[in-house]
Amino acid sequence: METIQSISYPVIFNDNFTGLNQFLQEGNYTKVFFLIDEQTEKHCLPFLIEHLKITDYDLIEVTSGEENKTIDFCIGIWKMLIDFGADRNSLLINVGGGVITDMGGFAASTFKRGIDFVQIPTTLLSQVDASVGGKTGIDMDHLKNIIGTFTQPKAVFIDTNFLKTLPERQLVSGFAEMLKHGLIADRDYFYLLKEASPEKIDPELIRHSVEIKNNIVLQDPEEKGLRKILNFGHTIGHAVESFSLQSGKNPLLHGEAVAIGMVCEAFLSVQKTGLPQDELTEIVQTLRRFYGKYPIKEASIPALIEIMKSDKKNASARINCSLLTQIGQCTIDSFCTEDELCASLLFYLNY
Ligand SMILES: NC(=O)c1ccc[n+]([C@@H]2O[C@H](COP(=O)([O-])OP(=O)(O)OC[C@H]3O[C@@H](n4cnc5c(N)ncnc54)[C@H](O)[C@@H]3O)[C@@H](O)[C@H]2O)c1
Ligand SMILES: O=C(O)C(=O)C[C@@H](O)[C@H](O)[C@H](O)COP(=O)(O)O
Ligand SMILES: [Zn+2]
Repeated sequence: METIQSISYPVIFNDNFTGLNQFLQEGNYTKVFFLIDEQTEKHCLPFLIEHLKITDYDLIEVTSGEENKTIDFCIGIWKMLIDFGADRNSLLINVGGGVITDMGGFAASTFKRGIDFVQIPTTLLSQVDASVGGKTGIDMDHLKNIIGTFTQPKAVFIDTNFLKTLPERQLVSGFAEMLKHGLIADRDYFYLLKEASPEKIDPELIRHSVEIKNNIVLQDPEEKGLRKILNFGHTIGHAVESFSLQSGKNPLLHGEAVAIGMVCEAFLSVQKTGLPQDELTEIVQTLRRFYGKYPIKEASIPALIEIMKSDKKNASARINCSLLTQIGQCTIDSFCTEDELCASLLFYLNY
């Protein structure tokens, strides 16, 4: 498969890590570090090392899970980099899902005012979305990505072989961001994905999602306008995800929460940006088929709206959503009242 060129770096697909070896050879880095978690150490690192030409590197391991995408784990990464003698010409290679690529990207972008990093995404979600585009970050007080930077990686290496060991629930979660890509930018792609199965994703579809995301990021790398469409489903989705993280037990995965957010925000799209009613029905039926119905308690709605007040797209204390005008087209900066947001959550509960 061909390489996709992003702002300043290549996204390389299924090349048996030829590109990575070349990158490492040409990069002349003083030290190379791999950031992994216990899952990617077990499932991904052996395969990667098998293909690697360098033998001189250090491993930095963190515990997997969204609850660990925090400043404490970041401090752990920075301390390890210091202990291992990382200088400004060191490279951090993030091997994992979106938690690793977001947190590793953030740790690298701030260490000694910034060292180079590359992304090796190993979940469906991180391959189609998190590894591309340069949003790095961590959560604080369960608020999603509330601390972070826009820093582009030096390269992204996608190997779809990694998905063979990924649990089904994680595949379905990542699939939500692919459906989002169809809903915001490519109608035909949405209809194609409707008939696809997340457990058996064709690598060409992964590539197409990266293309969609990359085209948007290229036009607006730092989310001044257009890039906000990639946030469809996230104003409400992030609130639901944060709330479920706070509750502690069996929290929602990011894609699962975004799927809930997309149902609610599609409802708002009918009210506010002219999404046809029959398209709402189509979206809700599709998302219900893949994600079922999560039991949000009506009593939690005020707390969810409180969390939405911290959304990064908000302006002058108004809650901002990116909404659809039709399947395949999205607009930005639709400010929603608390009553509208409440109605959309009630729609989710009662549909
Ligand atoms: N920066 C962005 O643009 C962006 C975009 C979308 C999502 N995100 C962020 O990404 C995160 C979610 O990422 P995720 O869905 O990848 O979850 P994740 O990073 O938590 O990974 C899911 C689980 O799969 C394990 N895992 C990873 N690769 C594996 C493999 N090949 N085989 C078996 N297990 C494997 C991980 O250890 C983890 O337990 C969220 O924090 C979200 O906010 C960021
Ligand atoms: O890349 C983007 O831009 C996105 O919005 C992609 C989202 O899927 C992703 O979850 C992102 O991390 C959300 O960004 P945030 O700025 O709302 O934290
Ligand atoms: Zn997302």
